[in-house]
Amino acid sequence: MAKAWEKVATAAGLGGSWERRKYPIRVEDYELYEEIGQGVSAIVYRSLCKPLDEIVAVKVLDFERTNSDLNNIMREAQTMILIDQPNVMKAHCSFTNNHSLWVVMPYMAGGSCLHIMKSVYPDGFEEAVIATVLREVLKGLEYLHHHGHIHRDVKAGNILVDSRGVVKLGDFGVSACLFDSGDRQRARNTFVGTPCWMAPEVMEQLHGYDFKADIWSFGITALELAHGHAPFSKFPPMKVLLMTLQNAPPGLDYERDKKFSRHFKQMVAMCLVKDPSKRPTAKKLLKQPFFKQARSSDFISRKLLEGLPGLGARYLALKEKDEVLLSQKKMPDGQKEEISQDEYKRGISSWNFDMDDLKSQASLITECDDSISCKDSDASCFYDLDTILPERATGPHMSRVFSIKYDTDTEYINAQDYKRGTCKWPGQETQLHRNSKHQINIHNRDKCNGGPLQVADEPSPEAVPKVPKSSAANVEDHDDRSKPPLIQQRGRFKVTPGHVELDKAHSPGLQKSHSMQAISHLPSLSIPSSIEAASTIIGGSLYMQLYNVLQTNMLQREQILHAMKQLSGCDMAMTSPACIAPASRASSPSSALSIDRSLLEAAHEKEKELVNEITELQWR
Ligand SMILES: Nc1ncnc2c1ncn2[C@@H]1O[C@H](COP(=O)(O)OP(=O)(O)OP(=O)(O)O)[C@@H](O)[C@H]1O
Repeated sequence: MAKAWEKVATAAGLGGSWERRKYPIRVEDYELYEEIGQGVSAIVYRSLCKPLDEIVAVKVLDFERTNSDLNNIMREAQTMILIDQPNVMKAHCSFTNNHSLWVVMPYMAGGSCLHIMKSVYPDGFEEAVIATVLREVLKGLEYLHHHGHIHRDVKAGNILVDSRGVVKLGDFGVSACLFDSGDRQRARNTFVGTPCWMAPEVMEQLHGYDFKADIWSFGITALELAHGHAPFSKFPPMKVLLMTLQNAPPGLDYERDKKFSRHFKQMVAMCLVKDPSKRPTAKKLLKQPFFKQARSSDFISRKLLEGLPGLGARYLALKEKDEVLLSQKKMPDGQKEEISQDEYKRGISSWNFDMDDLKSQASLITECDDSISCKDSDASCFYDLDTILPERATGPHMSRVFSIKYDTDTEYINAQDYKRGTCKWPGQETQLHRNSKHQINIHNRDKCNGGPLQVADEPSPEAVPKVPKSSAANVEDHDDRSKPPLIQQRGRFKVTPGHVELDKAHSPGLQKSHSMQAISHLPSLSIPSSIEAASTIIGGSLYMQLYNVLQTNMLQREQILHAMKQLSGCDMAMTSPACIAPASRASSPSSALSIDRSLLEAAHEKEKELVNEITELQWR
């Protein structure tokens, strides 16, 4: 059995020189045993490196299954080979075999933290274990960031544990190099990662992102290890994006997460700040008091690995469980998340997000003035204003989604989650129910002052001047049915205020004071560009828009007429035939007023007719 060693020089800025074993680069030198993991484009096998008589992990990447550029994949593999830090997974070697790339790595017998949680700790790890695991991950991140790399996929599924309890950050499948130019530099403006763990700036694709994106994912991973699942993990990808962009950042809750220390909560809150520049570096985070409780790798091995079945057997058992659940379509809450994760995994390479669409949908979500955060993915949300640290309190506000109708046939919105019922928000009670196959209405009876309506063509909530509290409150004080509907039909979602009932909304009983408040919030009449969109809108919304525009016109006209009546001061002059003659019009202001008034009245009558016609059409 030949054991070869070679000296490797510094390269790619990833560290010093070191001595290492020389791993063979021929397929026949490896024997693949059982499957121990699967990713988007790769299957990982426990394997034997025959010449070295060493158990290794071989990741087989199928070129045909990846969307990535081949050169990039090869470079990633090369980067992995050059890694020289105990907490980052290195590759021993890599080589191609037909349509696949084989990456040979150290075998991590404990598997990933996600696997361990799924098998034994479905509700997450204890704090000392989390601190130990996360400290090691941070050391790995510090090394990568220091050498100009962004990992871009930090999550429990990529934190691997070996038989001695050593923790390594794995999966360089999507990592990017900050110092590169050209293609890879541009890659930083691409949409890469897994939605639940993805930083808002990565989703936004506005200004690119840097290594701070990893710090956000690190914070989400901390929550994942604490609860057994990442926040929002039960929701479909688009909703995760929407929630991440619009909601306050998730965090540990003082009430629900009583078992965790203040230091842990603070550390998570520091990572999950929407403004990347306010997130600490990995180096700074390592100094947080939370990590003082971190222990040795022996502790991890004792706590997590003792009594665990072999990785292959665990992996198989989990896979079978998933398959059975999928085939039965019986998915208890915890399992839905797993399936959802699989969707996410597949999604990394296959989703095609329309961010403009997403942002326009996001802009329709109303803000509240209270800075509070939705702490979990569950339909029932927990809030505790005391838990919000000053830094977080300045972040984006809590949002209310009114009604989201998914146009796809995808069932995995899991309306069951919503069916469960009532979600308590401070100062409001939100009724969630399902009124058709894919439509979920969220009825808000809240006291938020963010303004009940937003104009359909608003660019973003920030760009819109806020409705003064008093006027917003006035509008809120009145009957909801009189509010013009908020309608937007673009892309996948259709968003309408859930509480608008079309039949009642047609009631022409608008109060004047009402209308004057409402005018400034009226949506501009946007005619859909496509026939498909038009037909959907004509299913109710366009009528509503027309109706409201006309109603507003009528009310304004009524007020103008009233004012004119007062100005003219004499009804007599208005009935005088002389006033109608053009010659006398110029010389008599009161007669001019009377002509204008009669024209206005005629228009008023015409509008009334139109309103009746619209109502009739709507009812047909
Ligand atoms: N060296 C290793 N030892 C043991 N298990 C491993 C090793 N490398 C990966 N695995 C297991 O295989 C799974 C998939 O591997 P990996 O994450 O590298 O693939 P991927 O296609 O890049 O996945 P994704 O991008 O979806 O995270 C991991 O979640 C882990 O459970």
